[in-house]
Amino acid sequence: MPRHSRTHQRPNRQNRPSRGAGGRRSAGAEPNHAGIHLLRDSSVSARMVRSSGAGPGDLVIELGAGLGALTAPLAATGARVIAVERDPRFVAKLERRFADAGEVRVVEADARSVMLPRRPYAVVANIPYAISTALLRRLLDPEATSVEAADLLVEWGFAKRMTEDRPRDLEVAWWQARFELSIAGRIRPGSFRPAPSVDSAHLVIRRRPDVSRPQARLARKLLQDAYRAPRRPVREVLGAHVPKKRAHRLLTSTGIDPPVVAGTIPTTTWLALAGELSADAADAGRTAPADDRRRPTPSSPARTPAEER
Ligand SMILES: C[S@@+](CC[C@H](N)C(=O)[O-])C[C@H]1O[C@@H](n2cnc3c(N)ncnc32)[C@H](O)[C@@H]1O
Repeated sequence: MPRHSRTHQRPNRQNRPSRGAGGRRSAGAEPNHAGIHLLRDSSVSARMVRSSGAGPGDLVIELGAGLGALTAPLAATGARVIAVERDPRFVAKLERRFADAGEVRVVEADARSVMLPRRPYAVVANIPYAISTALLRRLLDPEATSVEAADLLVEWGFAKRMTEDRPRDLEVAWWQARFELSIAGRIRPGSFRPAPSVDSAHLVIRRRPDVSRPQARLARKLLQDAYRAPRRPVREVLGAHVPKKRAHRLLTSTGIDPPVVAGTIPTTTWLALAGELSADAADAGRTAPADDRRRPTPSSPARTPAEER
């Protein structure tokens, strides 16, 4: 595979540089359309790389590599690094800088559309703030995403929104159901050149190791219901999926007052409830006679917990 691959993309409305969201304009400077804020504080890059735990054999994608402030310490870990950058001038410099670094591949592409690996990988990046949501959507939305972890520099306010116990958006709750999102540190504008007008955060994202696909799917259903009707009592939301008695028992054993409204329940609690429901479903599958498990018949239909009432 060639080490430096240039994937030229014609600018269109979608991948044309957009104005940085939420104060990505540098203090006292022209609008910074490409969100270029190069890391100048090597202790920040060192912390991010250390936090990522990258090492030999790992695959790390860097989105928006700039001049290589993160690429270099990442390459030093022995991990295989794919440095994605859209600006051809930066790409040329990256190619020169890492010409002899066998483990670094520079890809000229838009981070929003570049092909992502199928094998498990991590992302370590100081991303352009204007596309933070688009990038997280790409990385975390698909049920079968291969991303295992990410260490990102993002706008402080954005990081706070991503780490709320009860995020305001359903899609963030869905990301939180399968990934743990936390803030590892606050970074002052002076760590970048040019300096942005707001503080940044080191956002740490880790796949939750013990969430099965069925549990994640159930969590998504519960979250969808809860976000659709946040004022509905939680017992009713759960009651749509399990018999009322079971819903009541589940809620009280989880320490939730059944009449409390759905909008007040943190994502991790929905996840725990989904874990109980998927365990119920697995038990029902185990206890069903072998024939019933294989092929439901009109006289003995296979039942999900939601139907047992
Ligand atoms: C905040 S700077 C970070 C640069 C470098 N990683 C660092 O920390 O010094 C963001 C970088 O992303 C690049 N960039 C902006 N939009 C991009 C996009 N859609 N796809 C890929 N790179 C992009 C910019 O050219 C810039 O180099």
